Amino acid sequence: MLEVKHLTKSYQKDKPALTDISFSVEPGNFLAIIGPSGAGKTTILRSLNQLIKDDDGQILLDGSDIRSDNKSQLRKHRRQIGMVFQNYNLVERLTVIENVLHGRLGYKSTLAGMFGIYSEEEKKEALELLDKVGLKDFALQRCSELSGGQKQRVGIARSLIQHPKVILCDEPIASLDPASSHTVMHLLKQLTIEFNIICVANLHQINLAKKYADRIVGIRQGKLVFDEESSMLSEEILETLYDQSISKELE
Ligand SMILES: Nc1ncnc2c1ncn2[C@@H]1O[C@H](COP(=O)(O)OP(=O)(O)OP(=O)(O)O)[C@@H](O)[C@H]1O
Repeated sequence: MLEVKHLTKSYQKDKPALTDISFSVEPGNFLAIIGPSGAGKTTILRSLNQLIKDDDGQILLDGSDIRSDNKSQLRKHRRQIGMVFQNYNLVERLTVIENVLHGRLGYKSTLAGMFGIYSEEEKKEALELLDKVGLKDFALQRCSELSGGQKQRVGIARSLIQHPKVILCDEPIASLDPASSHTVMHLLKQLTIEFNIICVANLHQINLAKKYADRIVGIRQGKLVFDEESSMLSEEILETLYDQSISKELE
């Protein structure tokens, strides 16, 4: 279980980016974080992976606070937290399967990682994961030859080969067309259930958050203003969250 308790962060004195944020997510659940630009969504995601140091609060992964980690504990926790990025973060000149295998780097010595030494078991698992994201036949193709939606599916397979407890997705569909966005969101939901992991995604696409996420957290000016099952997200709440009527988004 992932529990965020009273998370607080300021980048600048007297300008809080996050104030007293608390929520929790159970394995097998897909949580979407929504809110206007600058609300603090990315700051939450970066804190969850300790890419930035927050100021106060607790981030408990199965009861253990990752904020108090020493270096080796943090390395272990980072292996348990996969990342999916808006711009995929793939090595374009390498093949699809090589990119998936990069998800194993956190388990390797620097030397084995540098020389790209992977076991037969790891290669077999990479192929199985590519099959799950519908890209088995692309395994030996260069990533530069893929579409955006296909690249994001490689990114998802790369995060899963880490054997994560949590996947953090920072605007995973922001660069995709509508059809690919649905495919990626459907996959995230399905794999979250199949692998019994926690998926937390920052999203601007409210209609897709409502359709695919189990739960939605709404952030406004660094404060949590909504935390409910996604079906509870009403037009009134959206108006409060975004300060304007966006009913068209839900049509
Ligand atoms: N490195 C930084 N230094 C100073 N202020 C920052 C930094 N990163 C973010 N902020 C500020 O913190 C607040 C929250 O930013 P954050 O990027 O978390 O919002 P967001 O909800 O992810 O926005 P968007 O949807 O536009 O990506 C904003 O006021 C932003 O200007």
